[in-house]
Parts: sequence; structure tokens; C-alpha cells
Amino acid sequence: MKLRSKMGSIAVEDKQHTQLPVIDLSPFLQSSSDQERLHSAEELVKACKEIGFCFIKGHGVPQDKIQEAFAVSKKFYALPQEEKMKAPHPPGWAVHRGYSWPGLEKVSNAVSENDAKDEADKLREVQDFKESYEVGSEDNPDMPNVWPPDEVLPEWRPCMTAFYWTCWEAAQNILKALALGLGIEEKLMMEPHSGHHNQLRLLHYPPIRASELQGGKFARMPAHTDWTTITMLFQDDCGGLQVESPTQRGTFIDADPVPDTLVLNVGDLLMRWSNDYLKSTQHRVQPPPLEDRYEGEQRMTRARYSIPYFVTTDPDVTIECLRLQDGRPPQYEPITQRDYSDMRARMQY
Ligand SMILES: O=C(O)CCC(=O)C(=O)O
Ligand SMILES: [Fe+2]
Repeated sequence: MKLRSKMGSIAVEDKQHTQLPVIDLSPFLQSSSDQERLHSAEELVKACKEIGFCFIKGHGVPQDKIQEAFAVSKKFYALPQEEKMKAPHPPGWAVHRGYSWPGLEKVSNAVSENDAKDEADKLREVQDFKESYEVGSEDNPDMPNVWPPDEVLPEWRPCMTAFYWTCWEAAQNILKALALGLGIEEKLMMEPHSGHHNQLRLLHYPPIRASELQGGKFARMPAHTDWTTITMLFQDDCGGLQVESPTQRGTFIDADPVPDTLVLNVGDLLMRWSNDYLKSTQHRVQPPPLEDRYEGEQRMTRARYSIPYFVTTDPDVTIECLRLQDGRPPQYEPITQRDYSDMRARMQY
């Protein structure tokens, strides 16, 4: 994976580019000094409280594993359509695994108490121009994985199952850092997460004419929040990810790729769990901001590959608002992850 070399501190004065903070987690992971660990954890919580998004460096996911996952993902998406269709996403919303072809999934922020089909159909008028593949734990009985026959791409299943657990290693450290920074007991954060209910998603946004994206016929990914506790996202060098400004609603700031970092965001469940102390922020994928990401007279955009890893609590654990230092009374009823995500999933498929 080639990443643009705009590394290091954030150029706050440079309005064209990223203004998301870069948090270094290596002191939390490596330092023997309690003070340094606490400082790193508090910086992380500050970013999650103020913006709900940040870049993390020193996250502990080995670079070669990330590169391997991107390389294998590209190989999968380069397969003929009929090969990819050998691992189709099951019909309906209840099981979110396997391959979703362009147009199948529609990302939105809608929340449904019932099967509001008309509403879901209306949302589909603008198609998401992307394809994706969802992978979970092999020991999650609620959502069995969907795999193509081995001969389609022999390395697919071993690579993606291994990467799922590599990401979980890093995710646990991020959750522990959040607990430390929030001043809550580590086990309060860790016990609801067995690691078997996360989701690894391989995303491919094929090249498309800029005019079709800009004309509103197709979208890469419309604005939405994630349903998770946290999401870790790896992105290639295409660009296009944008995050809603914490101070100006409706204004989005570019989250251009920063080498050797992952993008971390707070999901809806953690926002609710933290009693709105941490923010789950809208984000979207737009045409790439940079002109060298387009080709030819048709201004075809470059393809984008990204790999989000969604971390969620076990489905039947009840999430009750944490009582944090700010002393705010609970704003939400207790809810299980199962009830919450069922409500959201009905609108996507
Ligand atoms: O492709 C991206 O960078 C964003 C993906 C995303 O936000 C999602 O899948 O929820
Ligand atoms: Fe997202």
C-alpha cells in the first residue's frame, strides 16, 4: 500500500487537509511510567469527546499484516463477478456476512422500529457505488461466515480470519486506553467484549466518473454514524473520507490518509454507553479531494479500498449509561446490542 507522505503533526492552518488529531498510543502500550500511559489515554479520550474521531499511530497492528490484507482484498475484487458471487451475502438483514455486490447495501442513518420497506426503497434511489465483504469470528453462531469455495482464492479465508484477530489484539488495547482515560475500571469496558461479535469489512469503491458522483446519481458512502463501540479503519491513499466538523454541523472535514496510522471513531453504542460523553460522529466517503486521483477526460476517480474493523459488545449484555465524572444523570434506557443493531440493520438491506 502506497500512502502519501504527509506525516507527522497536524497542519491546523491548512484548511484543505486533515484537522483530526493524531494520537500516539505507543506510550500507553510500551511505557512503564503510569503518568505517560495516563497522558496517552487522556489524549485519546479528549479526541473521542471533542470530535469522536482521530488518527492513531503506535496502534500495534503490524504494517505487513495491513499490507497483506489490502493486497488480498484487491485480489478478491479483481476476480470475475461470478467468482465473487460464490460467497453471496444472505438475503435480508439478519446475517451480515459474505459478499455484497454494488447496489445491494444502502448505508444510511435511518433507525427503524419495524420493517419500513417504503422508506428503505426510497433511500435506494441514490445507489452506493461500492462492493464489500463482511467477515466475523468463526465462533459466532448468530452470524455464520460465508466463504467462497477454497479454489476461488485460497488465501482469502486464512488471511481474513487471521486479520480479524490481529485487529482484535489492537482493539483491546484501545478499549483499555479508553477505560483508563475515562477513569472507569478496565473490566467494565472489557467484560462486555468477548471479541466474537466484531466485524471485519473489506471495502472496494470501483473507479467511477466524477460527474456521476457529483451529479448525485451514485454515492460512495453517504453520511452515517457507526453502530459500534469503536471502529478502527485502515484506508489506502485514494482519499475521500470526511468527518463532520464538531463545531459546524453539516460541514465535513477531510480525513486524508496519514501514513502508519489507523482512523479511530466512536460508535453509537459507546456514545450511548458513555451517556453522550464521547461522540459518535457522522462521516462519509466523497470523491477524492486531490486532482491526481482522477484520470482521463471522463475524470474517472481512482478506486478506493478501505478496511474498517467494527468492535461491538456481546449481543445480550445490557449496556447501561456509565456514570462518569461529569455527574450527568443517565440519558438513555439500558439496551442490549442485539436490540439496538437489529433496529438499525432493518434499514440497510
Ligand atoms: O471506506 C471508508 O473509509 C469508510 C467506511 C465506513 O465508514 C463504514 O463502512 O462504516
Ligand atoms: Fe462508517
